[in-house]
Amino acid sequence: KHWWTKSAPLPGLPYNKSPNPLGDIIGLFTTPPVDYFSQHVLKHGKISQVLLGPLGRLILVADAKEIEENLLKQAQNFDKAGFVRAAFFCALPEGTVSLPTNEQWKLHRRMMAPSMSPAFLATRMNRISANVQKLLDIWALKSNFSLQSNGVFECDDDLERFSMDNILEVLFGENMHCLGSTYDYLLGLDVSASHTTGGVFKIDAPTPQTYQSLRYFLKGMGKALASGSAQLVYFRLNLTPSWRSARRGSYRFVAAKLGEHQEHGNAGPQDSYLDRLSARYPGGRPKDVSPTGFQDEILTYIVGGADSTATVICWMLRYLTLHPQVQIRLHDDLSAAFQMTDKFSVSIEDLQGPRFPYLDAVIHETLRLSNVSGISPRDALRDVAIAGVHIPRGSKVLFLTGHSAIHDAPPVEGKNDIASSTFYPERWLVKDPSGADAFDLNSVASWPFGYGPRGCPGQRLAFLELKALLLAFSLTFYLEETQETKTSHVEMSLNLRKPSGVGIKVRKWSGPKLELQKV
Ligand code: HEM
Repeated sequence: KHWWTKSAPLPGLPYNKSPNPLGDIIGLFTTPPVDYFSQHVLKHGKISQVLLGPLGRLILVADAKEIEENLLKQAQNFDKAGFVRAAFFCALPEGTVSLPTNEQWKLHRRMMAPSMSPAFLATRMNRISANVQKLLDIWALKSNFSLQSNGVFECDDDLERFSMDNILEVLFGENMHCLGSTYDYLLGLDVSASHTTGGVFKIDAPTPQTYQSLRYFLKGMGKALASGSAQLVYFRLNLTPSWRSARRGSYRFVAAKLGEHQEHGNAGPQDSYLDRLSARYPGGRPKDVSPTGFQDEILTYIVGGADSTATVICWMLRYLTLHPQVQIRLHDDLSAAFQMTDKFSVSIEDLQGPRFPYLDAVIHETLRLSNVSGISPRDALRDVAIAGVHIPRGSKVLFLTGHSAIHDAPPVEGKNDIASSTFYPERWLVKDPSGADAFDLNSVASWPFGYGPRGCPGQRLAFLELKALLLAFSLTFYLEETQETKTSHVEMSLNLRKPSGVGIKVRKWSGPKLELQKV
């Protein structure tokens, strides 16, 4: 079909009527896409279309029933959208995100599954706990060093380093010392010098060269994804020595890790995903996966696991700052259920069981409202009907999981004043037979990790990181609101919806009596 037939509005679906031949493109340049689409749905209803001039049209679906039906039950009618796969293809051609839903993709997903099994992740919990402890130690130091900024310090970088260290622990059984190098740097910091920018304590702690390469590599992919024209972005990136060097550095790092592992085999220093794989397959990987496919997949997990988790934690800290009563209840509940020690350690059984209902509620409410990655983009592989509307084969369909979870949450019983868009963790709680609060996952239809076969394979690890951190954090610190921590501006960072410039101010809880005390 010609581009003008693909760009013409589809009969039966509402859209913005604009004399501008670029249609909604202008709006998408000025507003984060996920928010632009939300406004569109509020104006035109749960199934509508966005016109992008010569770039075609996007069908928006924000109806919970249709999302479930099409992403899961009718998943065979769709594939992961070509424009998303293209954004990763030029960098990681054989990684899961770039592959269509074919036999190779299935093989890759099966190969990576042991990295997320509960039995394996249980062995990683001591390392994740140690990273949580290191992060809290860093924040205690920063709090003490940030007197000039009234105790407010930047935490974005620390969170990126935290999630990077965790994913490396899982894959390789050791981390890159990202948090460790921040901690060491802080210990040697000249505190008499000023480290305040815009009223916030900020430092630029050195990191290993490989970490910088991985971040630059990731940034390039984010640019390609946001651009709508991945090939053009990669053409330009490939001309720059910094991108080429970042890509080379990232690949070398992974190749070196795989090489080291092959040399040591199972006699390596730690239990890791690579060890599990070696135990399962002679040669360390399934024979139908090529060496480059294996490398791409490992890098895909590093890329997928780093910023997504860090961004959700940024939102979590923001919501807690704005809702002191949630912090107080969380601290109270957790103090009664868990003993915090100087060396934090928590097991997977503790985190996955029903022991901390309010903690689960806060995490699910954060994931629901933050809408970090609330779109599942698909291409229709055949003619389909969505809510009775004919959608032709080849259409780009965006399932707006985030919008639906925010706007269609059921009313909270006995609390008519609580809007669906309000941060209210209690909406996830029900009474158990003894009358105590229990967490109920079915309280709200929310799919922060996407849905169906192309949903996120890393969600189990993400939950463990979020829960472990929130548990230790809430027992240690209280977040205080100040002028500098009030910012409510949202930015798109690597295509994730993120609160911009998160500064935090922490105070230490003195004990179960909930008195606050300076660190
Ligand atoms: C809180 C953190 C995270 C969030 C909110 C998140 C969210 C998502 C979403 C929404 C998708 C797309 C789903 C769809 O299209 O239906 C996705 C895909 C993916 N995620 Fe995550 N994710 C997180 C953490 C992780 C982690 C820790 C890893 C790796 C260890 C990971 C690896 C991936 C990969 C490889 C894909 C592509 C799957 C495919 O195309 O088959 N993610 N994630």
